[in-house]
Amino acid sequence: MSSSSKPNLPVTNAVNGPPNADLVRERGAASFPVRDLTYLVYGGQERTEHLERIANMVASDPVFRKTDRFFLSRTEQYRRSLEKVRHYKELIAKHNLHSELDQQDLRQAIDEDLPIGLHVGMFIPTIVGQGTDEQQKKWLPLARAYKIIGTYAQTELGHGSFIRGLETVATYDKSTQEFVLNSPTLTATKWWPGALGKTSTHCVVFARLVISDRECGVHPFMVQLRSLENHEPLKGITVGDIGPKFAYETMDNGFLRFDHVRIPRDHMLMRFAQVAADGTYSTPPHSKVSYATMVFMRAYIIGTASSTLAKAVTIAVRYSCVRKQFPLRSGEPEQQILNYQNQQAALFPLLATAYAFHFTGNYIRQMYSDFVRGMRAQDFSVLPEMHATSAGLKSLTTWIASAGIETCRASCGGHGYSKLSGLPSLYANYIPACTYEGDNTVMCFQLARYLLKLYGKAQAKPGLRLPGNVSYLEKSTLLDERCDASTEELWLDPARQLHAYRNRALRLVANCANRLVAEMQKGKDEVLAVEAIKSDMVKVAKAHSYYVVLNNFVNAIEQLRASGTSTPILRVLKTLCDLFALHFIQADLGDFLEYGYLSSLHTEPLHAQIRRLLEAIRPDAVALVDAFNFTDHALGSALGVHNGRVYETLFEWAQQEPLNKTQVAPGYHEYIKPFLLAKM
Ligand SMILES: CCCCCCCCCCCCCCC/C=C/C(=O)SCCNC(=O)CCNC(=O)[C@H](O)C(C)(C)COP(=O)(O)OP(=O)(O)OC[C@H]1O[C@@H](n2cnc3c(N)ncnc32)[C@H](O)[C@@H]1OP(=O)(O)O
Ligand SMILES: Cc1cc2nc3c(=O)[nH]c(=O)nc-3n(C[C@H](O)[C@H](O)[C@H](O)COP(=O)(O)OP(=O)(O)OC[C@H]3O[C@@H](n4cnc5c(N)ncnc54)[C@H](O)[C@@H]3O)c2cc1C
Repeated sequence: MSSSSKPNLPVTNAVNGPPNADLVRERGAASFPVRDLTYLVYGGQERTEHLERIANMVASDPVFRKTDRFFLSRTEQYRRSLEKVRHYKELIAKHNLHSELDQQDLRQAIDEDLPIGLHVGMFIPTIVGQGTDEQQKKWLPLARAYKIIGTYAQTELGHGSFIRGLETVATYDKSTQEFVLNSPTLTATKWWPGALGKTSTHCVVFARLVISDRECGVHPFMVQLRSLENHEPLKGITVGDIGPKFAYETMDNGFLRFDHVRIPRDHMLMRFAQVAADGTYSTPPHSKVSYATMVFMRAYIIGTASSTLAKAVTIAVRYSCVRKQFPLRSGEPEQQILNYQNQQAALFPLLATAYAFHFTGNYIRQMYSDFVRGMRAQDFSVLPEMHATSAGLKSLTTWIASAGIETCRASCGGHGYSKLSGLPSLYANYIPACTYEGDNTVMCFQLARYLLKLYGKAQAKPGLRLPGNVSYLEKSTLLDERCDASTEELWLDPARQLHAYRNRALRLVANCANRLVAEMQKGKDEVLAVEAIKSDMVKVAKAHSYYVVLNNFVNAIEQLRASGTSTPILRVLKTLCDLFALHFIQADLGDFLEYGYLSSLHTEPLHAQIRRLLEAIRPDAVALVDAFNFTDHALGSALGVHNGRVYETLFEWAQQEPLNKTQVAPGYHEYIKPFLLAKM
C-alpha cells in the first residue's frame, strides 16, 4: 500500500531535482497509510495541517534559515537568535498567533534554543505557579507582551543539585519592608541560568530567606536586573555570560552577583509561603512546592525526547537508504546500507523508542495536568508520585535519546561526522538535558527512594493498595515467577513482556531494600546505608521507568484498537512496541539472567524474534520516519533531506565554507609557500 497522500511540505534547503529513486521506491512500498500515522502522532488531521502551515511559514522564511549557522561565530549566532526572536514576535502579531499553543507551535517550528526559552518555559510558569493573584496581575501582562524578559536563576557556582545548599541570601528588613539580596561568597554567584548573561531584564532568583537571623529555607524572589531604558545592569548587580560551552551557542547562559540589592517585600513570590510586613513567616503547605517549576520542565523535557530522537533517526534512516556500500556478490548492484542487519539493529530499536517516548510524553502531560488541577484545589497528594515519576522518566528518556543520537551519527559513517549531517549539533545541544533540570543520576535517586519507601510500606502492611504504575510493588509473589516465553511467538505477548519488566523492577527494588537492611545490620545508620547502595538505586529507577514506558506503549495501542484505528497502523505500532520491549531486555540481559528469570531456553527465541522484527520493520522504515513529518528545515541535515539528494546537498552546502571563498588558502603566503619554495 502506498501513502494515502503526500505530505504537504516544501523541500527547502535541499538541492532541487528528481528525488532519489531508492527513497521513492521505499515510500511506494509502505504497508500502512503514512499520513494516517502522522495524524495519530500529532493529534488529528486538522492539528497536523495547522502545524504544517506554521512549519512551512518558518521553513520558507529567510530569517529562520539554519544553513549558515555552522559558519558563524558565537557572537554572531547569539545576534542571529535575537533576530529570530524579534521576527517570532512580528509573526505572532502578523498572523494573530496569540494563543499559548500557537506560540509553542511557532517556537517548535523555529527549532532553535532561543534566548526566550527560559522566559517562556520557566520565568512565566514560575510567576503563574508561585505568584499570588496580585503578583500575577502585575507581572504576567508585562512578561507575556515581552515588556520584560525573564529567566530562572537557581543554580550557583557552588551548588546546583543540592538546592538547600544555595548561598544567595534574601534578608528581610522590617524597617523598610524590603528584602536585601546578597551573594556572600564567590560560590554564591548564580551560574548557568539561560538568557541571564545578556538578554534578561528580570529573573526569579532562588535565595535563602532570613528573617531576624532565622533561616526559613529557599524561596523565589522577583528581581529586576537591567534598566528597561538602556539595558545597563542596575546598581549592585554584576551580570554577564559564562563563556564558551560544549554547544548551545545561541543561549547566553549567565552569571549573577548581588551586592546588597534591595527589593520590595511584595517581590517575594508568595502564593504558598508568605512574609508579613512585621516579618511573620507563614510556611508553605508542602515543603517542596517551590520546586514545582522544575517538575513542570521535567515533564516538558520528557515530551521532547521523542521528537529529538525521531529527528536523528529520520536522518539516519533516510541516509541509510540512499547510501550504498558493497555488492553482496561480485557483479551485483551495491546494497543500501539499511539492508545490513547491523544497521537495522542499531537504528530500528531507536525508531521504536521514538514512538514509545511519544506515548510516554502523552502520559506525563496527562499526569501533569491532573496534578496541576489538584494543586489549584490545595491538594498536594499527587506531588510525590508526580515528582518521582517525572524525575525517573526525565532521566531515562534523555539518556536514551542522547546515546541514540550518537548511535545515529556513527551509523552514518564519515558523513555523520560532518556538521552538515545535522547530527553533531543535535547531539551537542541535546545532551545537557541529562544535566539540567536535575542531574539524571541525582533524579534517579529521587525515584528509587520513592519506590523503596512504597515497597517497605507494602511489605509492612500486606493488602495495601498502591497507585497504578507502582502496584506491582505489592506483589512479592511475583519474585517467584519465571519467564515462560520459550518460543519466538510467546515473546510477542504484551502480558509476558510486561511481566518481565515488572519482575526485573521488583527484583531490583527488593534487592536494594535487602541490601539497605544488611548495611544497617552491619552497623551503618540509614544515611550511610543509602550511600552504600547508590549505584543500585540508579538501576532501580531505570528499571521502573522502562516498565512505565512499555506499559504506556502497550496501553496506548490497546486504546487505539478500541477506538477503531486501522489494522495496518495497529500492526506497525505493535511491531515497534514488540521491538522496544525485546530490544531493551536484550540490552540488559544480565539483569534478567542474574536471578534466573530467564535462561538460554528463553534467550534463543528472544534473539530470533528480534531478528524477525528487524526484518518486519525494514520495508516500512522510511515510511515510519516520514510519518514524523519533519521539514528539511527542522532536520537541518544534508543527509536527511526529504528528496534524498544527499550528495548534491552536501556538495552545495560545503561551498559555503568560508575557507572556500578564495582559491588560495589564507595563511598560504606566510606558512606554506616558504617551505614549498625553499631550496633543497
Ligand atoms: C508546554 C510549554 C513549555 C514551554 C517550553 C518552552 C521552551 C523551553 C525550552 C527550554 C529548554 C530547556 C532549558 C533548560 C533550562 C534549565 C533549567 C535548570 O536547570 S533550572 C535548575 C534545575 N535544578 C535542579 O533540577 C536541581 C535538582 N535538585 C533538586 O531538585 C533537589 O534539590 C533534590 C530533589 C535533588 C533534593 O532536594 P532536597 O530539598 O534536598 O530534598 P530531599 O532530598 O531532602 O528530599 C526531601 C523530600 O522531598 C521530596 N522532594 C524533593 N524534590 C521534590 C519535588 N520537586 N517535588 C516533590 N517532592 C520533592 C523528596 O522526594 C523527599 O521526599 P521524602 O518523602 O522525604 O523521601
Ligand atoms: C545547558 C545548561 C543550562 C542550564 N540552565 C539553567 C537555568 O536556566 N537555571 C538554573 O538555575 N540552572 C541551570 N542549569 C544548571 C543545572 O540545573 C545544573 O547544572 C544541574 O541541576 C546539575 O547540578 P550541578 O551542576 O550542581 O551538578 P553536580 O550536583 O555538581 O553533579 C556533578 C556529579 O556529582 C554527582 N552527584 C551530585 N550529588 C550527588 C549525590 N548526592 N550522590 C551521588 N552523586 C551525586 C552527579 O550525579 C554528577 O555526576 C543549566 C545547566 C546547563 C548545563
